[in-house]
Amino acid sequence: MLSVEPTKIPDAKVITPGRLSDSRGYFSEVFHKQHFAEAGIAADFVQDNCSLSASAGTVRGLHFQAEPFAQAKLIRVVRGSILDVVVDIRRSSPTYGKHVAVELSAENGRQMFVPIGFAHGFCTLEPNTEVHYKVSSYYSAAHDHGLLWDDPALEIEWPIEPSRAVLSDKDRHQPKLAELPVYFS
Ligand SMILES: Cc1cn([C@H]2C[C@H](O)[C@@H](COP(=O)(O)OP(=O)(O)O[C@H]3O[C@@H](C)C(=O)[C@@H](O)[C@H]3O)O2)c(=O)[nH]c1=O
Repeated sequence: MLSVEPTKIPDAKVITPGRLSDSRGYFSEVFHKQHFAEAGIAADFVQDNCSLSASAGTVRGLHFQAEPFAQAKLIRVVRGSILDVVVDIRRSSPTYGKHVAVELSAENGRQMFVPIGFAHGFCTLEPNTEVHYKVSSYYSAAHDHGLLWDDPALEIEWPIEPSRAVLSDKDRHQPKLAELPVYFS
């Protein structure tokens, strides 16, 4: 059993797999290729990633890989919680530059499907938050790109003041939307 919540950007989807509870706890099929495909999430995932962020207020992103290594992603949280954000960077999309922001947590079991053509990032809401995700193309450092997380043009309401965010050096210096070359037409 799988529930799919619509978002204001139709290709970006929030999925919640069902949980079967008993006296021990619960069991959940967190990925089922056929059921996810039936729910409109058809991607051939080839790599699973895991990141641990020690502090609340850690921001990773906004990231994407260019073709031919462009990635769809399926994001979930196994410990703690995040505000997960996807930004449409498909230049001819009616929702170009728009975003969807959703709280994902170990407790709520929600997953974000990030389609190809979107930049993705998150802010951790708790210490020691562990994020697991599947990607549909292998990592390629040469094709790895970013978009500035707090670019005002994106109008993202991050749950942290910019000066207090824990960031990589790379993410402090990403280009703004207006400076981004066309990676996805
Ligand atoms: C993403 C990635 C990184 N790495 C390496 C590169 C670097 O040495 C180290 C840390 O990489 P980063 O700083 O890019 O890690 P991080 O900032 O966690 O990057 C991730 O952010 C989230 C928001 C995403 O959407 C992911 O696709 C990915 O871009 O891990 C891999 O070996 N394989 C991978 O697939």
